[in-house]
Amino acid sequence: MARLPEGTLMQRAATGLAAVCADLLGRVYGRRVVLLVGSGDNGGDALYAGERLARRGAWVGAVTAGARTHEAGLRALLEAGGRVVDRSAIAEADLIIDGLVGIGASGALREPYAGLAEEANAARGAIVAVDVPSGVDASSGRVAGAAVRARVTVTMGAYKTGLLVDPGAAVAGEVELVDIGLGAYLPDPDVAALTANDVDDLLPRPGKESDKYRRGVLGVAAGGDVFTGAAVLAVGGALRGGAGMVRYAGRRAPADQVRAHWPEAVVTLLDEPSVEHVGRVQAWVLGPGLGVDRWAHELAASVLASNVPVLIDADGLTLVAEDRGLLRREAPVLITPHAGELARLLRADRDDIEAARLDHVRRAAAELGVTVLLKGSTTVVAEDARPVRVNTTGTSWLAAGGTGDVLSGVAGALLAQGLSCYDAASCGAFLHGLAGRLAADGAPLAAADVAAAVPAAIRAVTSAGP
Ligand SMILES: NC(=O)C1=CN([C@@H]2O[C@H](COP(=O)(O)OP(=O)(O)OC[C@H]3O[C@@H](n4cnc5c(N)ncnc54)[C@H](OP(=O)(O)O)[C@@H]3O)[C@@H](O)[C@H]2O)[C@@H](O)CC1
Ligand SMILES: Nc1ncnc2c1ncn2[C@@H]1O[C@H](COP(=O)(O)OP(=O)(O)O)[C@@H](O)[C@H]1O
Ligand SMILES: [K+]
Repeated sequence: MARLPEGTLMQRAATGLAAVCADLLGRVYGRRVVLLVGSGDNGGDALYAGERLARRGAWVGAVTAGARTHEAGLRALLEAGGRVVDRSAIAEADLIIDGLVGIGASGALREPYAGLAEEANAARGAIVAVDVPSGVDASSGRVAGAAVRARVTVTMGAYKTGLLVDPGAAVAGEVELVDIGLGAYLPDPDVAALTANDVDDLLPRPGKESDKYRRGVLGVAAGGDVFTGAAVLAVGGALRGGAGMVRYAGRRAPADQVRAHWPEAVVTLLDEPSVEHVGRVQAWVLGPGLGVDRWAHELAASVLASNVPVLIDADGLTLVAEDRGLLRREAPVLITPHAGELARLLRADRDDIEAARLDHVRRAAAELGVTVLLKGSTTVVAEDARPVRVNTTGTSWLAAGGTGDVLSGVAGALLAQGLSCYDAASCGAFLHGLAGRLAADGAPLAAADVAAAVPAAIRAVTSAGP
């Protein structure tokens, strides 16, 4: 890497940081800005940003937390008219800049850092975090104790994983990236996020030569006597997700419901738990509402004996957790568990999975040899030897019964249209999350609304433009 004059990166970081703070303040002159300054370069960034705000007429006070303080940064702040203050200033601040720790932190925040983080959270001023909110592990999103809850996080050079994955993402607020000129020197990321343009590029679209079979036929083996709705929702997601045709195969009660809701679907009533005579499909969705009795187990075995990709969800995952041998097949498998289902599959603890979603989704992909989409407040997709894809769309209104069934239909339809498990899962999650936002629009949604909004989500990524 060509050498830059010492401190150049920090000066660029501070300039970007000060600009975001000035925007947030509206007027800088006369406003009270408090800097929380740790012992490393994260504190240095905060001090130099404080210098810039002081030169524009802000009252800037630095609360120093460590045994050391970035010397040149402190000198610059003092020369610009800033001062060192005690922690009582936090409560009165219009804006608090969190420069306690950044990527150099290890473990839970120690005192006095932890207490300062809590005081900042309780104060009325907006918090801008430098690089990552202090208390969030930048590489994983883990929060092991107290953490700053930021209005905005100004991150330097590259998005840190911890800003994309909960619980870190939940306390990062809006994330603003400052380009400090590292560009090509950044290492290959081990996480990635699809943009609307990426999804637009990946989505299959019918051409002149297309017919319903060539576009991709999805088989759906879902629903039972108890959960008939899961079959209806999965088929609905599949139809809206662009399958050329959907073949539903199942028992009487769900089959009747699917027929009634979706005249477009081709329904095969199964007398026996076998899909041998259902007709050709390019992919299967297996599991939503299927039940876990012997009949369901045999049907799962029959679907998994096919030579096309299979998406396994819900009861299908319970069956596989009890009989992992079902996963031994040549054709690709995509599983779509929530944390509880993954806990059963990995024989792990649900809370541990929630606390470290990335570690567990990677572990599941490696251990089970399948593509894994882990659902929840942050949806992540893992496949061996690929970066984990973190989904950036979605809304907490999606935490409603049946929305997962719709997701399996949408992602299944993308599989049937020829996308790989990795792309089908991540594009499916993106569109499902966007459809959830469009359907909710700030108010409760029902799962069927999400399926209905998928075409609008596809139109939105198409018109997002490069
Ligand atoms: N890299 C780059 O190119 C650029 C980097 N830049 C900036 O530098 C930041 C990284 O700076 P950094 O490496 O100095 O580490 P940093 O995050 O300030 O913290 C380390 C200090 O914190 C302490 N400490 C650690 N854990 C702790 C805990 N749990 N609880 C309490 N204290 C704890 C520990 O103190 P010690 O234990 O040694 O006393 C250590 O000295 C980066 O995030 C970005 O903002 C930009 O300027 C642009 C270019
Ligand atoms: N807090 C949340 N924020 C955003 N999305 C969520 C949240 N909770 C759940 N979801 C999403 O809602 C869907 C729920 O799926 P699932 O748990 O399978 O429910 P169900 O089995 O009732 O369909 C998933 O797509 C998941 O990612
Ligand atoms: K910080």
